[in-house]
Amino acid sequence: MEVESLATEMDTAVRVVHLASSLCVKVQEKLRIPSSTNGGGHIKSKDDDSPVTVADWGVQAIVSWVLAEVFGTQNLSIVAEEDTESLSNAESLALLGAISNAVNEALSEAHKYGLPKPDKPLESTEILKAIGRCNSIGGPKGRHWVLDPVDGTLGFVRGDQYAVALALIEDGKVLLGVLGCPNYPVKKECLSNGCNQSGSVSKGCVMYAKKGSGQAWMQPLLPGGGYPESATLLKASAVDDPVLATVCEPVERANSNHLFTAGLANSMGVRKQPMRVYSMVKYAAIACGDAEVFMKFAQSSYKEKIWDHAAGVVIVEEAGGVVTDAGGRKLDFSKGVYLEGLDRGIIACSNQVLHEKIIGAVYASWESSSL
Ligand SMILES: Nc1ncnc2c1ncn2[C@@H]1O[C@H](COP(=O)(O)O)[C@@H](OP(=O)(O)O)[C@H]1O
Ligand SMILES: [Mg+2]
Repeated sequence: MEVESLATEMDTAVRVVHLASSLCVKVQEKLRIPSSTNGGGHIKSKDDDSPVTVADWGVQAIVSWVLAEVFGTQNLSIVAEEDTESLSNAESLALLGAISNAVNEALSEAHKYGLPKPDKPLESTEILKAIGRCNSIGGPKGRHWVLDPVDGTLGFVRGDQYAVALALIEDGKVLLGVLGCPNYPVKKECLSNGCNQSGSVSKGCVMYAKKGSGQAWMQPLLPGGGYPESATLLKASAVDDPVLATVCEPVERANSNHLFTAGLANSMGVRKQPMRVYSMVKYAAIACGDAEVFMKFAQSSYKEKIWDHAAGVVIVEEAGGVVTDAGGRKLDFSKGVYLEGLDRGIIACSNQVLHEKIIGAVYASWESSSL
């Protein structure tokens, strides 16, 4: 499929994910100061008891603000995870203050990333407006930005892996994907001349890809902030022998059935222990060749959301990998907020050969499972 250039969209998305990642790094550092059990008022619980932090709202605010500055608000559709409901009551004033500080601190550096910056610090009302604007529900027609401001919030609050994920969907197809992975360990060689050696490691990267380009790219997160000059081409692993394959899956057993995936891996000859990682960083690991398989089998009552997969899927595919549901069908991003019609689970592989083996193993083992 020929995709129009989308140069401004891609450039803006990559730059704003760099800026958003820098906000997350600062907030995560603050959460490590044990001033109170809720990270000094920076963490709240959602209705489903999952955490949400200053970084979730802060990232959503700056991405929304920058997209509106660059593309205008008319016809701007953003589907994103957070809303403003729990920020609008009197008890949330301190939280809103902390979000405003984080957002304005980040935006004051926007020029270092080649992005527009506000003339003066944004008021709380403007920040709430930016967050609240991301209430689109997507759908089969038109252009929709899809944002998970902090994917893997549990990993984030635990000082572990998380991702900032931004994608652009048009007429139900994911055209662009950008993943900020501020804690991802990147081998230094990978940032300059290919990924085949082992050596020293630097922390943090942004990965991105455009559908149909056959290329996925990685940039380092610069520790002092700012936009890096260079990018490195990513290549998913060519390993197609399950004995040598690394399988990754969610850390939380509530999010994926570890027993089922262990049985599946065993039945196809996988020998290594699974790599358990929070967030869409699992897609990043496949795209850069650090792992071969990502499997997620949630409870059947759980409906996967588009922002948890869109960016990762296009990056893995353009790096040479394959992503489908457990029936071997492509994920459907055209039905709104949820991946409707998903067959049992999600399987991302670094290559077609491994993918076919896993789909075969799913068919063979499904009958005996109790999912
Ligand atoms: N019961 C459940 N089953 C499967 N996935 C769930 C879930 N509850 C939450 N999730 C999703 O799993 C994501 C985290 O992925 P992982 O488990 O791979 O780290 C969460 O993203 P957020 O952290 O952005 O809310 C959330 O969207
Ligand atoms: Mg998420």
